[in-house]
Amino acid sequence: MKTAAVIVAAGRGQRAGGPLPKQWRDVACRPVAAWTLDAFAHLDRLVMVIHPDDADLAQAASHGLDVELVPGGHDRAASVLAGLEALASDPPDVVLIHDVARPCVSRNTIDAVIAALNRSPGAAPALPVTDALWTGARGQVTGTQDRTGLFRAQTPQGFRFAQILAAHRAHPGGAADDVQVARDAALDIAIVPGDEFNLKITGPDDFARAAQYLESAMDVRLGNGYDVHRFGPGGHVTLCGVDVPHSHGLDGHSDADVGMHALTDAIYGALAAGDIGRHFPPSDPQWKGAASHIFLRHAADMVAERGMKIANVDVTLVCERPKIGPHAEAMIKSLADILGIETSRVSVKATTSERLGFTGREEGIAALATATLVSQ
Ligand SMILES: Nc1ccn([C@@H]2O[C@H](COP(=O)(O)OP(=O)(O)OP(=O)(O)O)[C@@H](O)[C@H]2O)c(=O)n1
Ligand SMILES: C[C@](O)(CO)[C@H](O)COP(=O)(O)O
Repeated sequence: MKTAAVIVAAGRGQRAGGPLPKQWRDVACRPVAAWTLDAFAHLDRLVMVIHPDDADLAQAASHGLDVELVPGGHDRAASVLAGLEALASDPPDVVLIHDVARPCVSRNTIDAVIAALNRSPGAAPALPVTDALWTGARGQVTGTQDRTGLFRAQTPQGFRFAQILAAHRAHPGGAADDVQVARDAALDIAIVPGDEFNLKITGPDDFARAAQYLESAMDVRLGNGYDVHRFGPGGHVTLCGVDVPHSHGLDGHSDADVGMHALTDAIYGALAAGDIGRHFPPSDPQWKGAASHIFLRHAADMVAERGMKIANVDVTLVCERPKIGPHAEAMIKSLADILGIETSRVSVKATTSERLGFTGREEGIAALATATLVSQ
């Protein structure tokens, strides 16, 4: 079954206020839209419908995901139709239509909607109304309302693609949501369990509620690494990808880049994925003299495969000589390039061991590293 999501993000977020439309503002350190897009990244196609003025903001929020940006319309329904039309030339089997302003939507909710489409032309999450319902006017209760059979509607609202496209094309307008459009076309809609946390950021206070949930659900991992290589014959040492002239070289099976090895192990450690020796056994002749960026890149690729990203790394080199300071900036750039992150997230520093121990006697160089990973 080919799946697609239409994320409607062309609204102006007037009720939320603030300097930018709510979908481009940060919640838990990232744009609202980035969280929403990540939730749907496992579907085959992603369309995000935006206001034409917001192309740069939308591009940034897409953070490298394969997202088709489509200009929206004057109201939500027009934006949904624009998104559906963008899919029509290569139609998916099913489409999930979702408000960008619901960044806390869970994988369970998304998958439950998709599963329900095997037995129903439409499906959407909703929560039964549990509080008493009143009518009111001028600050006074004017009556009570029977809540039996009432639900609070959420998104994503999912449909078989051809049917919802036809329903939207034929609709005269004024629908509250896509379920109403589908019901007006006589399509049955199954209710799947909604989620209290799948709130729509509507007013200013909703940012704090969404942030609290997203931060509590975030997976943060820390790893550390340590490595030592002894000095041997040679005229330079390779440290964090930079060749530094020296009176000796470093001995090792690969290029003996002690800093990069410690960092690679820190990343594997954060992933609970063993160490360099497990992934690149020294007994295997193909890694003899290998450039260590191969190891570090492998660890970085594993981070992405696990749906995580590198928040920061910190490397400390322990040696009396060579002096690291003049080369630190080049080392930071080299590591940032290999890891595919900004240089502001990479630290390389050095210390001596006050002439104590093996590093103090200049028998070799030691390195320690820390890496922090966060779920995307
Ligand atoms: N012309 C429009 C209007 C709304 N939307 C989207 O439809 C959803 C509806 O949620 P809502 O809270 O009403 O968003 P806004 O219209 O942005 O908010 P407001 O009414 O406060 O301006 C949002 O994802 C919004 O971006 C859209 O794509 N195109
Ligand atoms: C579609 C919706 O999210 C269902 O709850 C909602 O109706 C859209 O937001 P609005 O505030 O009603 O425009």
